Amino acid sequence: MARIPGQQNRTIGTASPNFDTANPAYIRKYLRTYGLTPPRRETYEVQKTRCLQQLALKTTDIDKFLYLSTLRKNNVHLFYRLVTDHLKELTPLIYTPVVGEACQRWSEIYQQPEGMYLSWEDRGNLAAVIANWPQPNVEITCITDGSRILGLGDLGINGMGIPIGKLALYTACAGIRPEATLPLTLDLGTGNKAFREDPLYMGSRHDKISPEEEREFMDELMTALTERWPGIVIQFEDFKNPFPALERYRHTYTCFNDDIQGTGAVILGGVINAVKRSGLPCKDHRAVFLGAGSAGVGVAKQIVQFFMREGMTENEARACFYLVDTKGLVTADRGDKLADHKIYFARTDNNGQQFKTLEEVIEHVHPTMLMGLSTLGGVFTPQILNKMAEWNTHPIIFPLSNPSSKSECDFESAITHTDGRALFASGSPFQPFLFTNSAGETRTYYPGQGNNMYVFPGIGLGTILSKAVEVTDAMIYASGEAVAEALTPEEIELGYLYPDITRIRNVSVVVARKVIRAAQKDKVDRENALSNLDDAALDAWIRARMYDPHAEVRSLEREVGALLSSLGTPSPVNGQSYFEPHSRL
Ligand SMILES: NC(=O)c1ccc[n+]([C@@H]2O[C@H](COP(=O)([O-])OP(=O)(O)OC[C@H]3O[C@@H](n4cnc5c(N)ncnc54)[C@H](OP(=O)(O)O)[C@@H]3O)[C@@H](O)[C@H]2O)c1
Ligand SMILES: O=C(O)C[C@H](O)C(=O)O
Ligand SMILES: [Mg+2]
Repeated sequence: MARIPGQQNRTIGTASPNFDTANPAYIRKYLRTYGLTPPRRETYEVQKTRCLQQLALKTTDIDKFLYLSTLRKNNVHLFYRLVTDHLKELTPLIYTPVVGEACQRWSEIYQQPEGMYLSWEDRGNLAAVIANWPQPNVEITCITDGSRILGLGDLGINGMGIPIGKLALYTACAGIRPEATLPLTLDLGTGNKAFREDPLYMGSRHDKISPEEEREFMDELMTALTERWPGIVIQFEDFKNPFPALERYRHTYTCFNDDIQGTGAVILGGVINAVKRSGLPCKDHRAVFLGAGSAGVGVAKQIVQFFMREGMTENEARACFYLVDTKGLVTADRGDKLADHKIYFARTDNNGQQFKTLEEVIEHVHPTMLMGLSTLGGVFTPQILNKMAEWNTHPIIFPLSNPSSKSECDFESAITHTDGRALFASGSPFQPFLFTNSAGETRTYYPGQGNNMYVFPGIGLGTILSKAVEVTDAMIYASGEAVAEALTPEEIELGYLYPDITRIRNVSVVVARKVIRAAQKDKVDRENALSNLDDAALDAWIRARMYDPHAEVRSLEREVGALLSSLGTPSPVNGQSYFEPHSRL
């Protein structure tokens, strides 16, 4: 992966130099940060102690979020050292769920530029605005228009927290260099009247532009991005209606939609493991989905693919799915005009009967799986969970809406009301739970986190490294399968459906490898030499290209050392400096 040498080695967002107090004096001189930080060269242990102490002094989640944002801005490598070492504790603070509150309050808490904003008013000049981004070698961008931020609705440009958070995970979880990432928020107006009237709101104060205008804007954007950074991977995120853009661009640009495809893949991974654990063959499963939007349809379609690989026909597989939206069960004869993305799953076996509520649908279906992608917190009530436990030995209960307040139920409720038999995964993290079941057995239950964070970093990494010209369906499917296969025997023993989050960098290597293999099979890769590597060699090749924040000082030392010897200057020994503080290289 390209890196930006020496003095140009800037951190994400607006250009700020590398102020890492782990750098020895001669590196500081080289970077011209010498004298700008306290003199002592620090070990990571010391840096970490200070940061964790400072973090502990912050009493609210938002204060912790802001502290970590500032750390990322001022000492990017230290920030990533901390995050990679404390993924379990810090991911919820820089990503879901706290990023949800940060987006709701973005205009109030805003302190510093960290991504790029492009407005409808900039149309015709997008390339010129994009030219302002200070980093020359962007490899991946995450774009939102803020119109559906998690389950929190239209937050306009306040949605910027999402691309920043997602790209931070690309770096922490898959080792894509921070300066190779571009958080991008489109200011295309907002339907959020309260924001439009809020004096602190920092976006345009008009209503959302029309779909035709949006298409025109997006066409210009896609051209401008790929002209500046040919081969850039483009991830669409949290658009209210993302299907048209995905269809329009997926075969022309290297892009994917995380809410449709990333979510589909990650839940596929959890479902592969849950179906195994349920003891029922695929053909005996019936899935009720509350939510028939981007995520609901994306997930259901991936599971259809899994059922087909297990020997069912497409029609048999599709018949296992019952999608529910604001009007009730999605049927072909419901009387309303179904959105295009729902038609595939519209039921035709309802004999004219319509089912208006989730309760009615589950009574009709007696599902084995209950999926929540509805943004409706708490809607999987104790009564519904009790029914699921009555009908199934191991009901599959996946309340996947984010953030935590929108989760269709919490972990404690799912375990308590199924007598500990639920196979559970949620979009937002929950704590493990100690529970005694009706047989008097007490044990700790571990929740799965079915969040696309398990796949999008590896999809991005595999796509970048294989130089794929498009992200194919097989690449997406492969990422979900990789997650399912990544469980260790110990994790299986503990009842996990997803690998422990602390292993995510290893999981991302496997995801990236499988994505690369699928790209090779589909002949969309351009890094052809990778076909000659066996899996172990490919894993090693991938690992060698991952940004490791712990190795950053060493790699700067190597870089400067190489530069010095090319200039005929001896390398620094034992930290001894060969530079005058203001000397120029
Ligand atoms: N775990 C993860 O990794 C992950 C990934 C992506 C998304 N999500 C979460 O999934 C949720 C949905 O995202 P999305 O992109 O699919 O949003 P979306 O496209 O807006 O879809 C929401 C769906 O929920 C339905 N719905 C809303 N209110 C309802 C109600 N009162 N009764 C019944 N159905 C209702 C909507 O019905 P209509 O179609 O009739 O409007 C729509 O089908 C969000 O909370 C998001 O955070 C989680
Ligand atoms: O952002 C997340 O945590 C997952 C997902 O992309 C969502 O929209 O909820
Ligand atoms: Mg999303």
